[in-house]
Amino acid sequence: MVAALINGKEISLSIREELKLGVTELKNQGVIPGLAVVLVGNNSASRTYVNSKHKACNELGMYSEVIELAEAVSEDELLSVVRKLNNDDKIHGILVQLPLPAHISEKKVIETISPLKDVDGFHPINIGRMMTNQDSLLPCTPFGILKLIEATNIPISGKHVVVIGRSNIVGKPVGQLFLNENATVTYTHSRTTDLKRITKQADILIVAIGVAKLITSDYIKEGAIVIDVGMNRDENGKLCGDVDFENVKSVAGHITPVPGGVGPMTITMLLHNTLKAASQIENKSNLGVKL
Ligand SMILES: Nc1nc(=O)c2c([nH]1)NC[C@@H]1CN(c3ccc(C(=O)N[C@@H](CCC(=O)O)C(=O)O)cc3)C=[N+]21
Repeated sequence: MVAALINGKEISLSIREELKLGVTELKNQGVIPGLAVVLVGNNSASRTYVNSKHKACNELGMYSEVIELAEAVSEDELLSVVRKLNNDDKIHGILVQLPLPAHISEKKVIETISPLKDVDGFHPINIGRMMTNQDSLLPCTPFGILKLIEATNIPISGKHVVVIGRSNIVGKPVGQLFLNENATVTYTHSRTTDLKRITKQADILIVAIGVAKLITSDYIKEGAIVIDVGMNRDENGKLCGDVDFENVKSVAGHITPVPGGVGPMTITMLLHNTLKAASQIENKSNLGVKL
């Protein structure tokens, strides 16, 4: 068997076309959805991501602002920037790029963002709403993964989803999201014993570890859907995932590439969340697009 490719770039584009209609509709009602991205310090990878978010916003006709702060900015200064954005009527979504320098508490920053403008879906209120199956702003990467699997038309209900990784921004919320879709979910992580025994039972395997090409075909059940959240550089400096793509594609049923898989979907769901936040904040819930 050779796995079918789940093309995140293409799926992203078709979702963005749909979002464009929602943006137009809001504009006709006098609202321009606005996103603020806060970048602290001079990490070049972070800058690349922030630029693609900015560009994607503009392509959709949204307003977007990038606020750059020095690496040495104090926690208080950053918190006051966030509070100002909370009160800025042009801004419906706030994203503070992570990781932050060690002298700043990410927890404090996230908890200062208004839950209404929390387009990352990281605020404890939004996490709690997701856990209790209430409507909320969903974390972008998990939400994007859900959309990638929906695009295969394979039903999720009753499937065994195995997640490798337990971060607050990917592993934990993605398991919760699939539980909400009636999957049976197993979490595994760096202390899991006999990882392969568990991953081999996965109908859907979601890999978010951060180690280049760790997952080979001997971890995979024949025909499984394999979602690669990894963003690493290989020995030649080339972007690669946590999954050894060439090796796994002969066993999996469906597989996401890196680049062109989960990454573009993360940005697309950020755009989705910004549109949703704008329509909720402005009380315009009758958008033609289902959010
Ligand atoms: N508050 C916050 N929210 C985030 O959502 C967030 C963050 N902090 N910090 C960093 C991570 C990383 N992240 C990516 C988004 C898109 C791609 C992406 O589009 N990747 C392209 C390749 C890009 C390239 O060529 O370098 C792809 O996979 O095809 C990657 C990584 C969002 N993050």
